[in-house]
Amino acid sequence: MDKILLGCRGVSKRFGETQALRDVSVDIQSGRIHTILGENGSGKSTLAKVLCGVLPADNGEIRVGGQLIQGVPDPRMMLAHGVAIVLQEVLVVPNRSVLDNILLGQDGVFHRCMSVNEKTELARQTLAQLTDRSIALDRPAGELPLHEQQIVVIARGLARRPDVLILDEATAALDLADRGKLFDTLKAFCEAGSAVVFVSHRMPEIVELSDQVHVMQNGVLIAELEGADINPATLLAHLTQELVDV
Ligand SMILES: Nc1ncnc2c1ncn2[C@@H]1O[C@H](COP(=O)(O)OP(=O)(O)OP(=O)(O)O)[C@@H](O)[C@H]1O
Repeated sequence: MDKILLGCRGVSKRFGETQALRDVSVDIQSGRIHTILGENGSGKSTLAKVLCGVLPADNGEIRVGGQLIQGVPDPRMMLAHGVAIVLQEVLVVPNRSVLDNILLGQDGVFHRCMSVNEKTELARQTLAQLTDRSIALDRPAGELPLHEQQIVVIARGLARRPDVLILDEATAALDLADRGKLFDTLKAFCEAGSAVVFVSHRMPEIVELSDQVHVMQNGVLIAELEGADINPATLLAHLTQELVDV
């Protein structure tokens, strides 16, 4: 079995009256693309955000590489443990350059040791993995069209060289060519031993990409599918099944 890079056990999260997650346990394994599938409001984003420390869980535990995270995880702590997220919202700092936006938050020990040239090369190479477009590193990110801004925020996640990259509906603005290039990059990223958690609604890309699909309904993880079960008919059947015993 592949190594478990990130996992949660018995995670619950409530927003007021809404139980967004109920007793959810998942394992994210090296070399795999994990997809979280579910209808609107089923808890996909909440799970993604709990896994990377953007949201604290009410109960349960988070483990990285088998090690229990003590206390309340936050994004900086989880990044130090090799877990990065790209959120649904396209968050660039508009008046800062593309280069600065890609390197944003990279003040860890490893990146402090990099020269300006090395950082520029890292940003250039990461962008080239994601698009054939020519995006000038010195241009203010706010001047870019939305799909290029989205590429920049995905590049920021990849440039952090995480062990686990979480993409929460982060591809909506991409065109077909950039989407294809991203998927090739994610596959190569996993083949090198990392893992991806991919939150998406789009059935064709889920079927194309996933090594394992985790199906959410009303905050509950109702199914985990692999191999030949990752096909549109089976996924749809799980997606629409009525929940009993909840
Ligand atoms: N910050 C918040 N405050 C209050 N309720 C929230 C908050 N975040 C999520 N929720 C609620 O928790 C439930 C799960 O939301 P979540 O965003 O995780 O679902 P989702 O499956 O990602 O949905 P979508 O596909 O629409 O993004 C929903 O009912 C949502 O309204």
